[in-house]
Amino acid sequence: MAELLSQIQSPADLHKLSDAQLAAVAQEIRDELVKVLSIRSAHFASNLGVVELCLALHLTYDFAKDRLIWDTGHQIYPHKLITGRHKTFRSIRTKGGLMGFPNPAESPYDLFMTGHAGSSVSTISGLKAGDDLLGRTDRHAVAVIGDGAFPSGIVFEAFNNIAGLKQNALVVLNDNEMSICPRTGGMAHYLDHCRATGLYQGSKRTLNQILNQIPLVGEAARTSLESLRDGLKAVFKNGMLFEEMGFRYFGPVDGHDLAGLRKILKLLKTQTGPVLLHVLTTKGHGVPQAAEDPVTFHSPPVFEEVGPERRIVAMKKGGAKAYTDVVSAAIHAAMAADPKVAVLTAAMCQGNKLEKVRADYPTRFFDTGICESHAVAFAAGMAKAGAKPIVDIYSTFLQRSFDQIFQEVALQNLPVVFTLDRAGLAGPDGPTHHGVFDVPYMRLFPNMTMMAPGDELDVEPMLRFALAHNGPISIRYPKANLDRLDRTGDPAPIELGKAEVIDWGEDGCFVALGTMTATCVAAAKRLHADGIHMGVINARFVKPLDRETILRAVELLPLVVTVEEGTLEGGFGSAVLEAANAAGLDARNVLRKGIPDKFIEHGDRAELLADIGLDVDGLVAAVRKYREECADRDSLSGYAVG
Ligand SMILES: Cc1ncc(C[n+]2csc(CCOP(=O)(O)OP(=O)(O)O)c2C)c(N)n1
Ligand SMILES: CC(=O)[C@@H](O)[C@H](O)COP(=O)(O)O
Ligand SMILES: [Mg+2]
Repeated sequence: MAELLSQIQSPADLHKLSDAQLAAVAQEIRDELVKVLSIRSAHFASNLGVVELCLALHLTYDFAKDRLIWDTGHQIYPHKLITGRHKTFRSIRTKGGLMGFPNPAESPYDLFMTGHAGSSVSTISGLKAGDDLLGRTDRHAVAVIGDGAFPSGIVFEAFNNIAGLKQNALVVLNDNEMSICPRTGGMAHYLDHCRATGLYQGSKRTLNQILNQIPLVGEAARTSLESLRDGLKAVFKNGMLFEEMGFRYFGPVDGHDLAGLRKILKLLKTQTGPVLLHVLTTKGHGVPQAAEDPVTFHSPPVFEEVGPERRIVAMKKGGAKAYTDVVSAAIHAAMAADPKVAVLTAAMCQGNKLEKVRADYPTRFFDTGICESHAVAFAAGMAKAGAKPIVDIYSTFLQRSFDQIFQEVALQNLPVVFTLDRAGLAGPDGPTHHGVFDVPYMRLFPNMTMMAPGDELDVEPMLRFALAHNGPISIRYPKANLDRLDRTGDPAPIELGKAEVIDWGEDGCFVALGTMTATCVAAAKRLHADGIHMGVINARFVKPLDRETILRAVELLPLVVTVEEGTLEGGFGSAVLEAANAAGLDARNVLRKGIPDKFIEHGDRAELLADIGLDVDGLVAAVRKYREECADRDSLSGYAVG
């Protein structure tokens, strides 16, 4: 059969295809996913699982007009492939290429740029309300949400609202029994129960078996679907939880049976009021290894060899050790040493490399699910009870807990430790995942102490320090391989609000936050070769700042360059300027390097850092430029400014 996928310019083209051709398209989509993974790491198993669901939705609705939101958005690949992006698909997750998440700049079929889980039901509700207000009552609104994202508190806020408003909205629950790791909690049990009891009363038939007896088109289809609709509620006893809230629950249905899905969606399109369709899929469907091990295949390494029938013969081996590795090892060691220490993850056990902690200390390991705000309030409760909780979380996802950090933790001055992973540019995941705002949003709050390790040797002592500290405290580190600073002697011990001076230089000084220290050391070395002597300070603390050391540099040196892998707006450099101002210093010799006030695109982390001058070349160039400009100004006015 000729290749079909490449001929699909828009979802309208799907309507020209027979059932057999649509089945072939589904296979071609899976083949394309395997091809992309043979070039670079990307989200995989979730995409394999939604192929038929994606086709069925686009065959039932017209999303050029109707509204569709894929919750989180990591399962958007099949949707991209059939909405005019097949030709550019292999550029996905590269700089300048397609984004690995929905992106309205790429296509009108992507309504919101997302990557954080849980908001889809709220946004379709808002879209529906806005459309109704503006007289666009002809538009259907559909959210597709996974069972991992489903227990997020915001989903229930949206359900409550939609049911109250009696909105015509369809929520498709894609239940594949997995988050990134196996899903946890009471909702998981409830969905398992629905799965187990999804049989037509009095017989052993599933909803799909009934649907499959109904033709897809024609008068017979219409009358059968109508009678089925009337009968369904009486015969399926599932989903009472949602029914009692005001949603009509349908399912569970087989999410890989394209014909069955099309029939039920056709039926649901005629429903009024809020509807929940419970769809069962297999994460990794179509690649047996991915279906067997969806954790590894959520976002696997590059496939080096693929055999017949999409059998993955070899994958790229793991690379160098990363900060996440030493942090998780330090957490493990702290838990071994002190039975009061506990760790919390919001569904990121794998990303945070906490599997060994989970296995060895199951009673002190808490996976709250994708519920970051709950996790922080939960940690506050644990701390109040006398335990020592570590909230191990990605910087970007902690944004969801802003108010709990304020009220439950900082305001109570409770000893909660935050280990902020992926604090910096996250690379190919892009703007939704870059962890570049935590410095400003954490430093706002009184009582908060904030640290960042200058290299791998700082990590374990910092965690020990944090666990002994009597108040909220955070440690931020990026998604990066480990650095080891070239010190003369051992690292200085961690002391509250004390920076570590790596080197002094009479021409100026880099004051580096976290892993930017190694980049600054390399830049200083390069400048030294040109006779420019720049020192390097490993700041270690954002709050409290080492005023004594840093302000001495501001006072005495011709140039101080603050360097951080975080936004410049209210960031570490701003903290230095504020401190200098409070001390009455003229801080025009302070140059701030960090993330500019714009959203940074997706791409390779090193490439993105270089683009904004946060690499060795960029820092060297910044120092040279500053010195040249000062020299020019000196000759004009005799006055050097920053
Ligand atoms: C707020 C937030 N927290 C955590 C994540 C990380 N994350 C991305 S996908 C995912 C699992 C989602 O599970 P599910 O919704 O069931 O989708 P599936 O991968 O099973 O298709 C998690 C935890 C995120 N994207 N957003
Ligand atoms: C979709 C999502 O949010 C996660 O899958 C995320 O992409 C994981 O990032 P890491 O690969 O850095 O763990
Ligand atoms: Mg899932």
